[in-house]
Amino acid sequence: MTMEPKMSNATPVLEVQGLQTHFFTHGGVVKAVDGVDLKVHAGEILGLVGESGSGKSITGFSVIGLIDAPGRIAGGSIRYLGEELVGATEQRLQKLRGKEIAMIFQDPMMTLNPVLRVDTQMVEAIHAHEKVSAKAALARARDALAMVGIPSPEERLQTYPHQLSGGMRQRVAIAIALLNRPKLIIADEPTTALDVTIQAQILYEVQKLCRETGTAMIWITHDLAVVSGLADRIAVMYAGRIVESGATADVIRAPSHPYTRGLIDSIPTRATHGTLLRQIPGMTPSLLHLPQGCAFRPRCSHATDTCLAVPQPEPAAFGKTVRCWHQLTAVVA
Ligand SMILES: Nc1ncnc2c1ncn2[C@@H]1O[C@H](COP(=O)(O)OP(=O)(O)OP(=O)(O)O)[C@@H](O)[C@H]1O
Repeated sequence: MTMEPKMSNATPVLEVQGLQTHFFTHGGVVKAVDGVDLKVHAGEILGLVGESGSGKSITGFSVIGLIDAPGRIAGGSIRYLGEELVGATEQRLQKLRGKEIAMIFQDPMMTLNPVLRVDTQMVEAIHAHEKVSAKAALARARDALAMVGIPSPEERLQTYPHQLSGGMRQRVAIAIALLNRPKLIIADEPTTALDVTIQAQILYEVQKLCRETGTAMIWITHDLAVVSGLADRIAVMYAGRIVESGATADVIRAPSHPYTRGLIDSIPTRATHGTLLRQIPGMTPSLLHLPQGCAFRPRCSHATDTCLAVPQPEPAAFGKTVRCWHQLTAVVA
């Protein structure tokens, strides 16, 4: 049975509007995030997709207030359950981080301490935000491990990270993110380093978990195939901007932006097995030397002189939002 997320008109867990995160370097201003809009509701998974360097991680770090000099949020708004986080005090952000908003990284060792047993670190993670008895904290740790599909959680609690496989370590890191029952999880390529079977199992557990607990999630990845089976909605990012966003099925079946179409055409399928995959020609541009107008213009076979002006986000087919002067209408075969 497929469980659909409960969409509602309630206040989104996260609403990002016109976010600009810039790095003021000696070489010039790097506009890593340049006018990003995102919305995630309770129980919903948003896939944030794009090639390396498109600004996905910086978007995630901006939300949890972890942008260091020479970077800073130069404009826009980040509302968490209606509360403005741009300009919030470090004290407030610290309180939210790990408790209400959790982050999961590609390398689980960013979360795990190699010299502490799993039970010790899980209990510490709870005690950092809440005064509960050690017994209650351990019970919660055990439940969190079970929730992400870890067999024999009682035994796993007594191990050190190096005694676990890569997949198990990542599951433990995800369980730690869940410990304080966050309302929002930002997952930055957490399954990229794992083999496809383990990746599929973790994606299944994560999806189930968001549905059951009402946790909102942003899943950051360069792999459109991963989020096509996981996310409710997809936002495609290119050179610091969201170029297309909408319901997953609509973005995958009827991409309106030539960049999204290019990403879809480069996903291997049964039909393309044994043949050379179509790759998007050219390279992602340097954010210090962006082309005039649409940043995708030099790589786009549909580009015309019109594209010398920056396209704004416009309503598109199937309720999507797209930044393109020449929106596509063809459905993917
Ligand atoms: N400390 C920094 N100083 C200057 N520029 C930076 C800094 N950190 C990030 N950037 C810029 O921000 C851009 C976006 O980085 P980001 O990590 O968000 O990309 P990404 O889409 O997550 O890619 P990846 O998948 O490779 O992590 C980078 O291409 C880089 O130009």
